[in-house]
Amino acid sequence: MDWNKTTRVVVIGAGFVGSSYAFAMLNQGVADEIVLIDLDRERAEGDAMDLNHGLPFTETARIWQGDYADCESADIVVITAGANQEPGETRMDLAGKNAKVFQSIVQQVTDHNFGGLFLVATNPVDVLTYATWKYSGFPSHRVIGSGTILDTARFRYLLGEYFNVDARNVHAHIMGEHGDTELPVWSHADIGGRPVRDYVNDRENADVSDLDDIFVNVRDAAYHVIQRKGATYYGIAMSLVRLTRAMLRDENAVLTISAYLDGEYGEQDIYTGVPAVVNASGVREVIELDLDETEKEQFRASNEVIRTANQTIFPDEE
Ligand SMILES: NC(=O)C1=CN([C@@H]2O[C@H](COP(=O)(O)OP(=O)(O)OC[C@H]3O[C@@H](n4cnc5c(N)ncnc54)[C@H](O)[C@@H]3O)[C@@H](O)[C@H]2O)C=CC1
Ligand SMILES: CC(=O)C(=O)O
Repeated sequence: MDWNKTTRVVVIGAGFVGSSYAFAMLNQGVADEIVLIDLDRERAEGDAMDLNHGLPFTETARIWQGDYADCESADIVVITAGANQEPGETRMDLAGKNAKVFQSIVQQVTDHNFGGLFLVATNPVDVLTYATWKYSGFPSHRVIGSGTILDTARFRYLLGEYFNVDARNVHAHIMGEHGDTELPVWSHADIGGRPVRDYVNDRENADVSDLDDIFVNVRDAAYHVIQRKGATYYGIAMSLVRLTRAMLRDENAVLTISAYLDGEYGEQDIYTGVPAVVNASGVREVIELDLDETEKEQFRASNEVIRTANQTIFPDEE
């Protein structure tokens, strides 16, 4: 790792998510250079101008509206391009149209000798991360999806609110599809080392039945936000910045992301939400939690939904 190297992140898709991510990244001083690419060049140019105007108040950085040639010396290419959900639409409903967008984007990135990591956020994220891996021909550790990092953050936030504990001290994961079939891993959820299922019984004003409501609120959070303001973007932007920092600073951070499984959890040939160690090489390793029987079945069922969607895009694959 060369700590003196200039770090560059290329963001493809400067819509709600891409521009919020660039803004959050700039404010946290995470990358030296941020390049914005969008079909709507004017929009990306306007965003770059707007963000540059804030530079006197933050860490030194360079930000510009660029093109695919800028990917050649990038450390990370983050893809946030494509359609988002209309109210009532599921993430999986976006698979067909966003896969077409990805085929063209990934081709243009690889045509420019990109040697870094792909980070995918566009929905359905597990399916499009798989598509990025397929289209790029990269080793799977260099292709990562945001997966359930945002759902896991929502889970920790809501548990923290419920128990009146700082969300950063709540350790819990949402696994599987970033979508309607995701699952809460209650068997490994703890607060200060105390299992949440026991902690809830320790407290007078808490009830174990509330835990189900908390999970349902996590699972349906995107629908609740989209119904109110049309799209979600700040939470995912901050999640992507956390992942970007783990990669650029070679942190070996444990984050819940969409990673490729090649035998882990008994699964093959799939990108799905799992805890993993993330560093400058991408996914260093997938962490295999000892799931209980219910969780195992929920994870298997969730992965079947992802696999079915993958097969609609790559019908010749097993
Ligand atoms: N993984 C996650 O947790 C989350 C994922 N998302 C997903 O992120 C994606 C983007 O959402 P928004 O930013 O709200 O949408 P948006 O419509 O605001 O932005 C999408 C941008 O992509 C650009 N674009 C489309 N095709 C392109 C191409 N071929 N090349 C370059 N740019 C292209 C559009 O011009 C537009 O600026 C959606 O799929 C959404 O569902 C959103 C929130 C959370
Ligand atoms: C839109 C989306 O995927 C989310 O907010 O979770």
